[in-house]
Amino acid sequence: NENGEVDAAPESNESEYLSPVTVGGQSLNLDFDTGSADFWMFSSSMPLSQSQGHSTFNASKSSTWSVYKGASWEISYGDGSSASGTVGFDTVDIGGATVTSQAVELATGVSGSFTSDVNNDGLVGLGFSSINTIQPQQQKTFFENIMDDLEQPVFTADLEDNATGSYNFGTIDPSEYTGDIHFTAVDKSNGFWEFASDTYTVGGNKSQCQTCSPAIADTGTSLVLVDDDVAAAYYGQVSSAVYDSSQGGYTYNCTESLPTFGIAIGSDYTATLQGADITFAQIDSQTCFGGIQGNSGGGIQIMGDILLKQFFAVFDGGNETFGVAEK
Ligand SMILES: CN(C)c1ccc(C(=O)NN)cc1
Repeated sequence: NENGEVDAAPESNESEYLSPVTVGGQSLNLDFDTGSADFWMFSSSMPLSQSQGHSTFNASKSSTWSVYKGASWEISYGDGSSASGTVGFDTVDIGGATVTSQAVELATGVSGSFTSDVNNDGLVGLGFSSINTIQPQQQKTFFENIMDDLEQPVFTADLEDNATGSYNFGTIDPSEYTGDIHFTAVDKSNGFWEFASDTYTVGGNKSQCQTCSPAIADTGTSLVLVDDDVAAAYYGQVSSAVYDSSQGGYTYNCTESLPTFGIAIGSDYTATLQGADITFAQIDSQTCFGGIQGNSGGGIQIMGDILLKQFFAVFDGGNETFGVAEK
């Protein structure tokens, strides 16, 4: 089999997790992203003004690279960032799991937030290839390419709070979790690991959702973005909380003890966050920015790293389910 395991190292402000990937013999630190399906890297054919500080992939130095003539890609993410460029095929090794002809996208241009995020050399899309942006023909993700060669058609994410975790391809390591894994069916029709989430809890009190947007498990998003009525209900229980449009979200006094927040993962499990695990950042001597925020009516609820790092997550491409376990 082709199993593989790599570290997932949190970036300084825990806004993302980076993992070492070898492409055509060159190693870069990439952001594994279950919320998108493009595998792209900073490349030597970018303006230096944009790649300054990043590791870049140099196709001319790879003996196994082949160009996908006439192909291109262009992607934009939920936070407004974007990237675009050219396409080829190369050998990709992630902790021993190897795909010999992975479609690899080379950036010729990226937006400012990618340039300034100097530890991030690109993304490994682990969503479904129906949202891959390569033209004229969409290409499969690393996981789709390797899935049938794995011991089990799964990958797992053990993201940690202020510590290095791991991504595992092909096995569910029992040492990485406790108790049961609570699975729910995934609807992949929008290209995401998407599932229903119809209830939530604040301070242990359960509420039925109003908007009830489906949720996605997104390792590439830092925060938990819930329907706006859910965010309002949560921060309504935090006495100093205000919606600060200059910060782009709810802030509160860092001295507050926050209530727990629970979100349904399918119909029979609620993933509960402790109040102490909900703050995302301290923005000044007294003010904190919440890790739970509204989705601005976006129509999907995004379960990002603030939640995922408190659990062991299983992405099962065989029976198309998503599961979480405590750890
Ligand atoms: C600017 N960077 C590093 C980003 C990385 C990932 C994403 C994202 O929405 N992933 N689902 C956005 C931006």
